[in-house]
Amino acid sequence: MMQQHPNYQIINVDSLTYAGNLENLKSIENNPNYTFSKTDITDAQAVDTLFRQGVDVVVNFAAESHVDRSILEPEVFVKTNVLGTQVLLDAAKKYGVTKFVQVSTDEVYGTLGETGLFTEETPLTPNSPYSASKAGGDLLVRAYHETFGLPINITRCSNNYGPYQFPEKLIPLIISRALSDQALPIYGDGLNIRDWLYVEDHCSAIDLVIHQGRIGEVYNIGGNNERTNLHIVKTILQELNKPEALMTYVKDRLGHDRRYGIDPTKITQELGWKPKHHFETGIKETIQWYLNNKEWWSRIQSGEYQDYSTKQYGDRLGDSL
Ligand SMILES: Cc1cn([C@H]2C[C@H](O)[C@@H](COP(=O)(O)OP(=O)(O)O[C@H]3O[C@H](C)C(=O)[C@H](O)[C@H]3O)O2)c(=O)[nH]c1=O
Repeated sequence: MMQQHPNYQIINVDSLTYAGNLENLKSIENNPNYTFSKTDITDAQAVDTLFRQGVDVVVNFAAESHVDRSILEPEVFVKTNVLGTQVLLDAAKKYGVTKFVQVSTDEVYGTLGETGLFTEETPLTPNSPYSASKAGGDLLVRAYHETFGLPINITRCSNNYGPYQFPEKLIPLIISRALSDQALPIYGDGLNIRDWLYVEDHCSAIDLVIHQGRIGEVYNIGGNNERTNLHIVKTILQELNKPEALMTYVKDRLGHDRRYGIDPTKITQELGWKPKHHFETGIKETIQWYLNNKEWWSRIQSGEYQDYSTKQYGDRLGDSL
């Protein structure tokens, strides 16, 4: 269980974070000491006002997180993920915090061939505007530790899945489109591999890093669940009893990373973390959550999402959501 700790600030700039981490962290811990702030981290004045009220630990979940959107509009990614991180770091330095945890991604390491795994020593070789902006943020966090002695940790996770994930991401996109019998966009040959991590396992790892992570260290967090995209899509179709004929191969994502895989030895050995969820049960629970919460994701799809969907899929599929 969570130890008591006063006045956490978990800062989130928008709803496009990793698979509902905020909601899950709140529900797992049910801890009134977590404060979730939706302060825009690119607004230095608003951030200053927030910190003046007293902030002890910062967990920076704030991110523009979707690779496809970063290909359409890189600028907003640099603003939030690089400049926003610098604004937060300056406030953390000015007011003093006991820890600054940067929630990052395995995508900063680039792509893997058929073998090998990302370790914390793997050089940063980001391939998309999204991952480049996350790498930029990570390097600033590291630099504030080296230069100013800011007490930091960086976590780098693999692909999250679970409740509350924004419907642009592969799993909720496929579930929601399959439910209305729409074509399911498979980029390229569908054989790209991702290492799927249930969001609660990601949150439990972050919780450990907040409390026990050695200052200045990076921790990789992975699910040991490498799957091809085709496997993911076919599993969802089987579970929903929908035909594979819905799968539609479309033009590949530009710069599409072939494979991600994380070696979580460091966090396992140093902090005793282990993922609790197996993919086979986690995906069933996730599908059930989306079946039970159609109102939540339909509301999102009816807003700005439609414009994005038309831009992203209009040419590829000849439709939008
Ligand atoms: C949306 C979509 C995706 N895909 C493929 C592309 C990828 O190979 C795979 C997963 O795509 P998604 O966009 O859900 O996730 P990634 O690009 O792997 O990145 C995600 O996991 C990392 C760790 C983060 O850091 C990102 O924030 C997070 O978005 O499915 C398709 O084939 N069709 C589609 O319509």
